[in-house]
Amino acid sequence: MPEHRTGPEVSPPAAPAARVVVAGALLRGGRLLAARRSAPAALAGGWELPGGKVEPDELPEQALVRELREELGVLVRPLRRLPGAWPIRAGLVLHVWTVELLAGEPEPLEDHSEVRWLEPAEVPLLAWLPQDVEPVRLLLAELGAPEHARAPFDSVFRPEL
Ligand SMILES: Nc1nc2c([nH]c(=O)n2[C@H]2C[C@H](O)[C@@H](COP(=O)(O)OP(=O)(O)OP(=O)(O)O)O2)c(=O)[nH]1
Repeated sequence: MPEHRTGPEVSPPAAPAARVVVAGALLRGGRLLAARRSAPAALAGGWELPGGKVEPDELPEQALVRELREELGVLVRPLRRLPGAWPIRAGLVLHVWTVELLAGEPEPLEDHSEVRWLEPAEVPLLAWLPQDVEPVRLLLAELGAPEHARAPFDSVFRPEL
């Protein structure tokens, strides 16, 4: 029997850490703020939680505050990250935070054509970006929405390939 010797453990090369997109869930009076993308063209029309990519020199909380100021003209305070991370595409992953609205009224200043405060029952009716469906369903659960409002959404935006 040939002797099997185990050498030093060789780990596969670590995949580079995915860049994080932080998105903010603004909740007010039992309603959730949704934003409709206007850019890039392939995502235009899809609904999402406002946010954007964390820059290399930023904490996620700082990125959230910056993105929501730039995109909606509001001042927010990040509260809590939802459990989970949702791959967007290679090298990009979505994290979602609940955020408190401190000042301003959200308006679509950049990258969005519309923003809407949604009652729980309205949430599944929008064409959400596919990666948003699961975190948005978690948010609905937090809002105390009935189970039928949290069934898998049938209206998911299909990005152009
Ligand atoms: N902001 C945001 N982006 C999302 C969500 N869900 C989702 O799949 N995405 C995707 C869309 C984009 O491909 C990517 C975020 O890019 P972005 O264009 O918002 O980022 P950014 O503001 O930092 O823009 P840039 O630096 O690329 O110009 O993540 C979401 O809920 N919010």
